[in-house]
Amino acid sequence: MTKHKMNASFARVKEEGKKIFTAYIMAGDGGLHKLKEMILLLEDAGVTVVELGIPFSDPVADGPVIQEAGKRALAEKVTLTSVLEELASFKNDISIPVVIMTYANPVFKLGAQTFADKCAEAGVSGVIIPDVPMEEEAEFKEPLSKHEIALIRFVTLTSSDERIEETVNGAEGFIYAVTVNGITGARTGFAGDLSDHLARIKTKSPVPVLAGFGVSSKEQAETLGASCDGVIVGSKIVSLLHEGRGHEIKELVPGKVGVK
Ligand SMILES: O=P(O)(O)OC[C@@H](O)[C@@H](O)c1c[nH]c2ccccc12
Repeated sequence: MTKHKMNASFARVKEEGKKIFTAYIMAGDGGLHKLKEMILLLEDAGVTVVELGIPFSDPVADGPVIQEAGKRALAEKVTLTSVLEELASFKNDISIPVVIMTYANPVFKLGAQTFADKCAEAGVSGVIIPDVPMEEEAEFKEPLSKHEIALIRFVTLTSSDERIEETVNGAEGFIYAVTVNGITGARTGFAGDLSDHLARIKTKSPVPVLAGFGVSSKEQAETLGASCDGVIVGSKIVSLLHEGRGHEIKELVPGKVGVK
């Protein structure tokens, strides 16, 4: 398990001449008993990594689609602990690496050490905590490092070159390159210089660079993926699953680079 499992998946994708495709889902949307089935569906669709969101009452970076999914999951009484325990119960039945995405508050409540231990028991490869800046990551990172679980860092459009260097230096798992200024959710277009920005991060980063926020089609995934190592798709996947259209997810995943 651990981050090595995720790194092995990244290496495989590269060997196959493809780009990394990370799918975000909200744990417990539709009930926690659906989680295994949802993850297996993503695995079958050709997704490389699952980013598993934990519902939270005050999701400051989430757009409307993910906020609604979070409300549905909270109504099912889903918590960080119940998600990690559910994941632990079927970890041997899934082969796709899982990254947990949670705000800092639920981790504080549980305690950073207990959180890391439970992630390890659940076979988690990485953790994303969007409201913890790099300067404050140490107390989360240390217990996770002991279990060889990656703590993922963000680069934003407004990051200076100096900031990018600091961020990629010692980065683990992958770099989450945010493609827009704002919250999550589908967008129709991106800034004209986004490809240059992604390519610049990629030349500096020792780990794969994945572009996320506003990616909702295979074409966008291909275009952005051409300048980095792949993409992260959230709101579109959450909507398809909620509408019972999970079988369409595979249509979002690009095939071999250059082959349509
Ligand atoms: O939904 P989008 O626009 O496809 O973006 C991915 C995003 O949803 C997912 O990675 C995510 C969900 N909540 C977050 C909070 C912060 C950063 C990232 C996220």
